[in-house]
Amino acid sequence: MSIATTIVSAKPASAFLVPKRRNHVGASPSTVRMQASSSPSSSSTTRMHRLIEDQGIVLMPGCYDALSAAIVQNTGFSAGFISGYALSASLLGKPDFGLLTPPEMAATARMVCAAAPLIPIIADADTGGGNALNVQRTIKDLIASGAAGCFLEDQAWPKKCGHMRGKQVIPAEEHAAKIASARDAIGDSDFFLVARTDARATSAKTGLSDAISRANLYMDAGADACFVEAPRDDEELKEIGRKTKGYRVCNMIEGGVTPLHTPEELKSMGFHLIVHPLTALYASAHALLDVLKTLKENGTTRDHLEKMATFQDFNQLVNLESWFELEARYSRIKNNVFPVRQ
Ligand SMILES: C[C@@](O)(CC(=O)O)C(=O)O
Ligand SMILES: [Mg+2]
Repeated sequence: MSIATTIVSAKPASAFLVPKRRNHVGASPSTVRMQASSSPSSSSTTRMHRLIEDQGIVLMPGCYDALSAAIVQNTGFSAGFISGYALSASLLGKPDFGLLTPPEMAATARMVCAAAPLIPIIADADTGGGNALNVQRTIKDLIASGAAGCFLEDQAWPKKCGHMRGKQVIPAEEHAAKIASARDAIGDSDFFLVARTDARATSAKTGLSDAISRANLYMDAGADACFVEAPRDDEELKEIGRKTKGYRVCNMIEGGVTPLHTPEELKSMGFHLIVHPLTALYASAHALLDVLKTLKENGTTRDHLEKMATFQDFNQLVNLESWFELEARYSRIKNNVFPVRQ
């Protein structure tokens, strides 16, 4: 019996019916979920749906704080991703090993979304912080932070980066229930739910087909897109593109197990959302190591200023002039409108 058959017969008929939600761009309601083996729906229910429909393929760099998010936005990307791996590194100085908590992600999401208000930001919800009930709190906190969506994965606790060894997954039915719970928590909010499966890594022989079945089950449970983590080669990428439903996410990690491709190459294999979660983190770490080594060796950076942003460039990045303008405005108001009474 397939996973899908098991779950359908084990639950009341309505258990995995996906709730309808309001279309954020029009009055008429539309269903969110894609239909079995169909091409993705054209209903523009969230910012992320509209972006994918407009662009065909969306490239999302990872960020991990307000500054890196502002740089993603200012560079011209149309969406960003808060990477759990990168946040664990920048906030805790630790690997992506289940150490980061959902409230830490939600607090970061609030600052990231405020720093990059012009683009939708997807947050990494990891495993959702526990069971189907914990998932609801995690999703609601992310919605309140301003995030435009999240990834929710089926790893067993403690989770690890999808490209590390030693991963395990929870039963498919359990994660499908977590996806259904996330869908309920989303309600009418403008929030895009990506269901991720790490099952590919569990067996060289059956891992891929299990991952594909899981991805489709999670789509039926209410996800907007699926994400089969860590395919090994182009054949696997193409098979995922052919056999999974709805919008598909592909993860490009420099040094990871999946070959790196351009968005156009991945589009031709059937993907819609491309995440580059660690590019900014690895580039920053590399630059810091380089310049601090130079400072340590020379005691000064005066002959190596090309390794850094200039004072002027950096001030522009954080929009310093606008703060001088505000300061001047309120000084004027203070002096003219609120004179000290005699
Ligand atoms: C995308 C990712 O989850 C890394 C991974 O597990 O592949 C992240 O946290 O950036
Ligand atoms: Mg992650």
